[in-house]
Amino acid sequence: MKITIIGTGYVGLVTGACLAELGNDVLCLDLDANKVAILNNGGIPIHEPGLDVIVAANRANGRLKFTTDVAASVAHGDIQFIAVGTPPDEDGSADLQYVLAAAKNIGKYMQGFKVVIDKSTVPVGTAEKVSKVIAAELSQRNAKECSFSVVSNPEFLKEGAAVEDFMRPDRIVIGSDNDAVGLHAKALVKQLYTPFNRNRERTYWMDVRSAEFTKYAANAMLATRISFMNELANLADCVGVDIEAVRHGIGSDPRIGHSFLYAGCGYGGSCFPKDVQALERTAREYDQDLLILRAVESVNDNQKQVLGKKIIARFGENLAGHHFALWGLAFKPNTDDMRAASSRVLLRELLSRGATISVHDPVAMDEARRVLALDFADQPEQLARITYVSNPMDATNKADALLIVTEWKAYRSPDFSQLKSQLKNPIIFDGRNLFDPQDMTDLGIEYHGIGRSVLTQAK
Ligand SMILES: NC(=O)c1ccc[n+]([C@@H]2O[C@H](COP(=O)([O-])OP(=O)(O)OC[C@H]3O[C@@H](n4cnc5c(N)ncnc54)[C@H](O)[C@@H]3O)[C@@H](O)[C@H]2O)c1
Ligand SMILES: O=c1ccn([C@@H]2O[C@H](COP(=O)(O)OP(=O)(O)O[C@H]3O[C@H](CO)[C@@H](O)[C@H](O)[C@H]3O)[C@@H](O)[C@H]2O)c(=O)[nH]1
Repeated sequence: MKITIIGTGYVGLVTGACLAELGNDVLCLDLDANKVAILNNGGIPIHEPGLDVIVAANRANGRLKFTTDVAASVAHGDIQFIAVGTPPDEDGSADLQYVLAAAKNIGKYMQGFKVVIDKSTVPVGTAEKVSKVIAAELSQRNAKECSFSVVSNPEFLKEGAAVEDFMRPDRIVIGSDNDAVGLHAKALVKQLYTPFNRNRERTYWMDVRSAEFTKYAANAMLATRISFMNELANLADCVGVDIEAVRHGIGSDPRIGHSFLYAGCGYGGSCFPKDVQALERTAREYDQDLLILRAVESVNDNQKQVLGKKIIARFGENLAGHHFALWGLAFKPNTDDMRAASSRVLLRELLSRGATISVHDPVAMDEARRVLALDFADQPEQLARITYVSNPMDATNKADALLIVTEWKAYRSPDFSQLKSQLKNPIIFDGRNLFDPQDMTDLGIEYHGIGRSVLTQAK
């Protein structure tokens, strides 16, 4: 099938590459000329495991192309995927300017029939707005021969596992209308997703508004589980309970399950923080107050400060003269994405108190340099107290403590004797509970995890 993908970020590029891999003829549009140039020169603008291989293969076989030419991109695909960003507006609602600009371009240039698929995460009612924008453009052109249908097909991939998630989805949610053009669109979308349904049916058909809502419901549920566990972890620290034992104890109940129960130093990324906010904002428009989600958000804001609070409790309010090693900058492993990363909150706290910090991340260092330069644009003196090191062990040299923010695999089995000899004090603040507190105590390392202090205070 001929497919256009509008927006070549994490979702658009993965969608385009995976659909090309399945034999479709895909043209990806982005207005960011730099991104398109990187892609056309054989590069990949983001770090996503496995993506480079399928992009290269499908560029080579001619099924995957990249352009900044809007008219050509609209002409190309019978199916037009909208996969542009929906960042939070100032009031927390999803900013639809990029989605509506994409819709406007479709209306301006389309001929014949198009299926427009909203893959971006968008609030209930957005498909209707997209339809109105396209219809207005068509009516301005008096293009009576054109017709279209807007379908909602939210994306559930996780960064760091995006290709795998796209190729083997838990579910494909599709919201479509049942009028004549809607049914035509449905048939094309069904055909597009047929290869994903070979072993079992993964597609859930529903009305457009329910599909839009399902995306927010999924992220809100997952964020709720994390904040719930983080709140319990903080209580566990007070009452002498090991949150990891509790996680195993409750996760074994199939009604609860083991996934997404890890306490830590808060959730980040481009989705949970903004989608929880946007759903709360939708509720407010209808005079509803989502009490649970408000709490989820504020628990998470607090959780991003937990490591900083533990460090201050240990070393004092004034951290001038203290040096720390920080492992992990990205908001989670296997990505270079720094959006809403907990590391940014911790760095702000420690640098504002005078500390110096050596930081390491296996892939997010370039992105961190870019993002932190913006975060600390008004405090160049604080920014200058960050040192980037290419080997994690080098960061620990003469540091007062090691701080772990992202659970990269490469951090799971360090040489503890080298670590102890390099650190000024053998202390670890572990925001992702990578190590066993008892093992740390046996090694003579002072260990501060999240919700695990019973096991270290006992000694
Ligand atoms: N990142 C994820 O893991 C993920 C997962 C599921 C859903 N989503 C949702 O998918 C959407 C996209 O997220 P992302 O992380 O891929 O965003 P992103 O910021 O990585 O990429 C968006 C791209 O769209 C381009 N763009 C903006 N306006 C355009 C236009 N009018 N025409 C062409 N290109 C345009 C931008 O230049 C950018 O390259 C968001 O709504 C997000 O919430 C993201
Ligand atoms: O038990 C857990 C699981 C995750 N996290 C944190 O939660 C954040 C988000 O993690 P994850 O969900 O793995 O990454 P995302 O790539 O943001 O994916 C989420 O957001 C996407 C965008 O909407 C959705 O498509 C995915 O289904 C949804 O998992 C990260 O900071 C993790 O460290 C925890 O603290 N504890």
